Amino acid sequence: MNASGDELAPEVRAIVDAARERPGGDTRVSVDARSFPDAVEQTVADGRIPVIAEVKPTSPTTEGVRDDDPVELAREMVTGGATALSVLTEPDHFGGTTDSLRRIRDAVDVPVLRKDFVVREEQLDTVESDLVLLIARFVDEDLSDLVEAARERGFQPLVEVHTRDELVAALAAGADIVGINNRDLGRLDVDLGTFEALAPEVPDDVLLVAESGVKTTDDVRRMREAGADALLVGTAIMDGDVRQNTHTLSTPT
Ligand SMILES: O=P(O)(O)OC[C@@H](O)[C@@H](O)c1c[nH]c2ccccc12
Repeated sequence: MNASGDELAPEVRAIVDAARERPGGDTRVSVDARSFPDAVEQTVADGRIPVIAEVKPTSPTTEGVRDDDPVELAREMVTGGATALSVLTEPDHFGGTTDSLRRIRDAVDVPVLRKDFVVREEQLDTVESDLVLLIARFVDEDLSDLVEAARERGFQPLVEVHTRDELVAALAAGADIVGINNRDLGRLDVDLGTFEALAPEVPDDVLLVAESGVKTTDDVRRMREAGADALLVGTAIMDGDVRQNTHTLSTPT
């Protein structure tokens, strides 16, 4: 499923073009991954809601840059009850670095998702992580091949979709962790109805993550009722006290 491109917001077009130019790693990585499904199960057993808290210094839809130490933010998120962390490694538009991912993964014991625009196999080799994001709309290679290439290296691929066609492609590619992104990358607006519309089409044995636009405990409840096994939250956690924000969103009300 290749990016057709024209319907993308200009900011997103620029991000994907830059991603295509980015080199891969020289040597193939081999990851000893921390299990995300186990972490989710443990959180639920503890009576809490699985939240993947995202370390996102900035983004095309955020004002300003948060320049606190990413490792400190990550630790606070884990103390606040994050089941896993998502770390942006995209350098040009999200203020991410592979180095902060490495340092964060060394500093915490929860699974860490590498959030980037990986479009080719060699780009999997730039840094180790427990989960790696593959955005169905953007991969240059066949999605099944990239899912397979990620698994061969030990990663748990999280395949992100936004439409029914992408969801069908993700399931056909054998994805067992699927993220439904509520943000439309064409227009950059967010609609939690996207998750509600697509979630019923996802088989029960797939771990389902609701991504983007979750701001309040009401939003959390809404996504859980629609079938989210976990929530991926960036902006609403990065804005203010990250420990408190993570705690609030992961505590059932
Ligand atoms: O800040 P939000 O609305 O809570 O969203 C987090 C996350 O879903 C979002 O950052 C995201 C979803 N898919 C992506 C792909 C690349 C970069 C970022 C993203």
